[in-house]
Amino acid sequence: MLNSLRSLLMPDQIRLIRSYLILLAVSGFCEAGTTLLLIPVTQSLMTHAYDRLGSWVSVLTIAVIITCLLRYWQTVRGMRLSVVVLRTVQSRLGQHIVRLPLGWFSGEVSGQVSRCATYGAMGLANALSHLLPALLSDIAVPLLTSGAMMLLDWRLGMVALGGAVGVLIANSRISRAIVKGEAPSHEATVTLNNRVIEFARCQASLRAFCLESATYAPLTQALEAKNAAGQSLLKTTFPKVLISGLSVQFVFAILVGVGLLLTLSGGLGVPRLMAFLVLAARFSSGLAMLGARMGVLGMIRREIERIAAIMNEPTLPEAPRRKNLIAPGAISFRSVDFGFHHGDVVLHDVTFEVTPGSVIGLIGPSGAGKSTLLKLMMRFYDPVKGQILMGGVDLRDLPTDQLMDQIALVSQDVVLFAGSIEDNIRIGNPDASEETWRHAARLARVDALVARRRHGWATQVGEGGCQLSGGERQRIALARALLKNAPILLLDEASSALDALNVAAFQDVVKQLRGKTTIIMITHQLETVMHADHLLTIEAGRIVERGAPADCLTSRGYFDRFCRERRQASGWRLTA
Ligand SMILES: Nc1ncnc2c1ncn2[C@@H]1O[C@H](COP(=O)(O)OP(=O)(O)OP(=O)(O)O)[C@@H](O)[C@H]1O
Repeated sequence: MLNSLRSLLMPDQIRLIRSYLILLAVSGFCEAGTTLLLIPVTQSLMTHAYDRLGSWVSVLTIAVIITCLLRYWQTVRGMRLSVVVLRTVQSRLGQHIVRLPLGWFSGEVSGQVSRCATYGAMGLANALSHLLPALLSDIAVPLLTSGAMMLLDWRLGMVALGGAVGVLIANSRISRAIVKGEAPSHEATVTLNNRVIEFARCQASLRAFCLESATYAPLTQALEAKNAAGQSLLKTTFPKVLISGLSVQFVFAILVGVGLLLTLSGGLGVPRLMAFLVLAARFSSGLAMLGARMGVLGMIRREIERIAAIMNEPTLPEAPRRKNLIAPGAISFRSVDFGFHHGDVVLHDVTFEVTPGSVIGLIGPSGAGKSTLLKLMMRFYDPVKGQILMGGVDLRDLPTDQLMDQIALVSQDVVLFAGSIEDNIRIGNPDASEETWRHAARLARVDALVARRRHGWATQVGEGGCQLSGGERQRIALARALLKNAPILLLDEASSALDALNVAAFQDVVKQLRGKTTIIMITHQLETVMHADHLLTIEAGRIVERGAPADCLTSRGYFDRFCRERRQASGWRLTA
């Protein structure tokens, strides 16, 4: 367990845990030792040795006070440690997740991550503050009581020790079986978490198709699978827990039987038998608790291993130092191949050069690989083959923060954060003056939408921007990107939800930035494409056309078809 913890915590926290464990052991043994003092007290009472009784009661009182103080100290340390550990595990998990390649997120990981960050991390924190103190006390009690029995009569001590070893071996097997049996239940819980997240996220689509929680099959199936896994876990664990409990009772019965036999045969006096019975009761209750807690500890260990497995996922290699960019705003793709999964190829041998300040239109049919190309520019993934350079430096040699300084993005799925319109724009550059961010907002025509709102710039956008229309969200995202004022602006269908007036404003922005900012824009709008200096047409992951829009028209390829289809659709006339 400590080994798995090492990958989650800082070295000084591991040292704190070690010293805490020593404190727990001392406290546990003190507590168990205090119980043992009941023997001389009982014996003094039984033999009417009242002079010794007073001394033993005094010793017992001091031991109780020391135990209480140790318990208090250990509780305070345990609570502090658990808070620190919880915070550390959650923040390290967060820091690690943001450095993982985006490909990792294409699996169903949200349920697993949320379970690890909440249930798993809380389980670990609770184990430190509650489980471990109880566990160490449960270890100390059978050990010390069997030792004391040994002092009373070696035969009783041997029976107790033998019984304890037998029960512990049985319990460790039971605990391993329970942990193994818990795996399907864990999988079912993660799947259910994923389905619940999906159900909450996709409410609009589900309602449009009249799918409520009762009729949404993936959710009901996940619920049924979770119930079945829970019941199966109960069925397999219940007999084991029963056997564990019965085995302790069996040892207790044998101890009592041997004690009585020894007394009847004259080998053990009645005062000693009374003391022994007190010890045997404490011994078996400690043993029973130890068995139960071993199972819980096994589960916590599995949770720690699950968190450690995420922490051990390899991150994209990160360059250590910022580099001097040879040509800020320039982009080069050199013979780039890329696929999301081993063996599939989404982009083939992609080669092109973008000069700083130029406007590039990226066109092609749906699924051709246009957005993937932008994702590679932002190094969400590394190419399988070839090289991508930004500002003349290989992306793999640029630290993430320097790369992100170079790029502003307006994606097709605009993400706004719960907060005001102003907050969402200022994310682009929190240090920008009021004049600067308002200027960016004006360029993106956010001022027009703000003028219609009662709370103006302070209007709340809601979670994910749900209180705004798609076009309004796009205008805020554009303002945010303009405020960033990065050398490269990536526009992934950034004007798809805009009306004609706002598309014209969007095109004005492109015109104003030409020559100052490199713009790579994916668009299906003919009017917007025509503002590009240079087009790259992608079909099935290959660049099949390149050149100025007017030149591409004459090649009678995809762009020609694209223009004719758009003209037919809108009656728009184009003269080349
Ligand atoms: N995360 C992913 N995992 C696996 N395959 C993916 C992933 N994202 C995209 N793809 C696949 O890669 C291919 C290219 O997708 P991409 O999003 O780049 O297309 P696109 O040209 O931008 O399409 P559109 O115009 O419809 O947005 C598609 O076949 C798509 O199914």
